[in-house]
Amino acid sequence: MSDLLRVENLGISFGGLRAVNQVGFSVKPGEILSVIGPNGAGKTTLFNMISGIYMPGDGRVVLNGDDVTGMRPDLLARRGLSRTFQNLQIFQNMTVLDNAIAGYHLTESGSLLADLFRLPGARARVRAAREGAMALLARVGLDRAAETEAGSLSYGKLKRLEIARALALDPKVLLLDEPAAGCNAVETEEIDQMIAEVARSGVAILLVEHDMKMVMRISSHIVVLDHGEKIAEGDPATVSRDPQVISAYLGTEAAEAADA
Ligand SMILES: Nc1ncnc2c1ncn2[C@@H]1O[C@H](COP(=O)(O)OP(=O)(O)OP(=O)(O)O)[C@@H](O)[C@H]1O
Repeated sequence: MSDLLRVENLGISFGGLRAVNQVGFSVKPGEILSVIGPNGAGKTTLFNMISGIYMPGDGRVVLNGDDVTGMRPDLLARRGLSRTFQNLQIFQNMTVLDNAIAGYHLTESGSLLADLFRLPGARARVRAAREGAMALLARVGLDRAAETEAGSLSYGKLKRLEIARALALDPKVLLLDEPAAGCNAVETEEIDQMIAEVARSGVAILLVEHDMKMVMRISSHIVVLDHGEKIAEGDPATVSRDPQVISAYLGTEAAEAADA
């Protein structure tokens, strides 16, 4: 199967700091690739380059065979690459359903204006977005909370809502930045299962996550960064036993998680 996302020799500097240097990897449909590494290793910077927030200093991002290096996030989203952020980007005082509907507005140019002026087709589009949003909420187990104000949801449910919104654009590639951060063990497992289900539907998933048990459980493939460099790559069992990875980052915790 061909790569959905290929990252080639990606690099960026901030002043004198080489935050990411010559990093490359690829992800196929249905794969979950996790990027791990100590604080400041360059994981979020790498995500920001792939998702069009930072223009890479060097290298290329290839999405479905097309060079999309430095393309704006909204255009990338239309081409099938969506992301979530480390910090929740939920509208706390809107309902869960309206938050999910907000995910659709990127795909329909001019739809907000059309809705305001009640242009022909607007009502049908609003109805379609509503139905789509309800289906998404069912997919992440939040359909019964559709009319609840988002601010009153548990943290784990907010994280799931954020993933639902990223799925509104029907992405081929989904970037998840710390989807389990701040979640308890039960919430983390729920998110785990959801991510695995999304991958099974053929989406290529790129994950940054500090929860090593989760990473070892769900990743098909792991890339390890340290000081902006890729120091290892492979399946969870291989990476967790790599001496360089253990001394840079993992200690014995990951090896134990991989054995569990
Ligand atoms: N906009 C920026 N300007 C200057 N330096 C930056 C910027 N963004 C990131 N950095 C620096 O680049 C390096 C990599 O940071 P990054 O946030 O990508 O690491 P990370 O692996 O995501 O860390 P964490 O696990 O703590 O989220 C750090 O030294 C950071 O201080």
